[in-house]
Amino acid sequence: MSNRMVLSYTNSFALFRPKFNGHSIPSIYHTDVLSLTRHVSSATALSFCQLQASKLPDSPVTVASDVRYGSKQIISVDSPLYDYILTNVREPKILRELREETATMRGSQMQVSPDQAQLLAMLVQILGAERCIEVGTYTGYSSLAVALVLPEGGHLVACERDGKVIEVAKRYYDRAGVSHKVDVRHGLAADTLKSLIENGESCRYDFAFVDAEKKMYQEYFELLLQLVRVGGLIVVDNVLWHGRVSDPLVNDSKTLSIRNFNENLMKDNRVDISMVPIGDGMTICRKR
Ligand SMILES: C[S@@+](CC[C@H](N)C(=O)[O-])C[C@H]1O[C@@H](n2cnc3c(N)ncnc32)[C@H](O)[C@@H]1O
Repeated sequence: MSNRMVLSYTNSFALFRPKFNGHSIPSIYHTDVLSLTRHVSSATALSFCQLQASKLPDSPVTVASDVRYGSKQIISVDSPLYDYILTNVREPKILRELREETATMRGSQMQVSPDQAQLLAMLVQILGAERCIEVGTYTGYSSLAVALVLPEGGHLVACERDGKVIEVAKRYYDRAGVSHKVDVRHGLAADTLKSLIENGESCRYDFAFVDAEKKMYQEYFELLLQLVRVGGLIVVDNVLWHGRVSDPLVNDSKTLSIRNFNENLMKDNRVDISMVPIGDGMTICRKR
């Protein structure tokens, strides 16, 4: 396994159950709602706090604290449970080999997890997709998962700016016998997407997966919305951003970009959406 970070629900409770080197900090030091609002003066902070869920002690279950959700319990994924999930993924041998080779490389935490790749492949199959786009390919794990389930005449445009990682991806496309389905575009993804639009390929794609520069998410999304047909999917990775999106004290530029992207998506009537807490969070968008 690579060390790709998988969102653990418990992370998002750090405001109220902070830990230092794995040890709980005494409650006297916990940030409470009042001191939090002194630090974060916007109304946003309060709404974050009102919706802060809590974790039941010694339980893999998290409960929404907003009573209007009726004490709804959801599963909290810890390491043993995640290991269990991974043992229940059907990962093709060629994908396992690529994952294991990538695990030795710099940036290996960037590749999607096997459970995410399996979901991407299943979405492509359910959709009967033939033409796909990937924004951010790295060594090819997610694109190979998609290419493997595309029909023989299927086509996947894989956008990647790093020539070195493309070499690894191409080697695995060859080994898997899917090179004829994958059109690797070396360069900035936004430029590639614009060139596809200029070449008259609008509305000609069934499925897109976004997993590159976080600050560019809104731009990728706007371009992909032109390229994907009505009823097609745009799946966006890292939408929970290691839990930082729900922490009002975290306001670095990447977190803000993703938080804004998620907010915009909620209001966007051009798509149906479903935010799925798998891996680091993926939102599935269906073009209306
Ligand atoms: C998170 S990784 C992709 C992981 C891949 N989907 C997988 O599952 O193996 C992001 C990749 O996007 C590439 N990238 C970042 N910004 C880019 C850009 N503006 N244009 C093209 N590729 C970009 C990076 O070089 C990196 O390889």
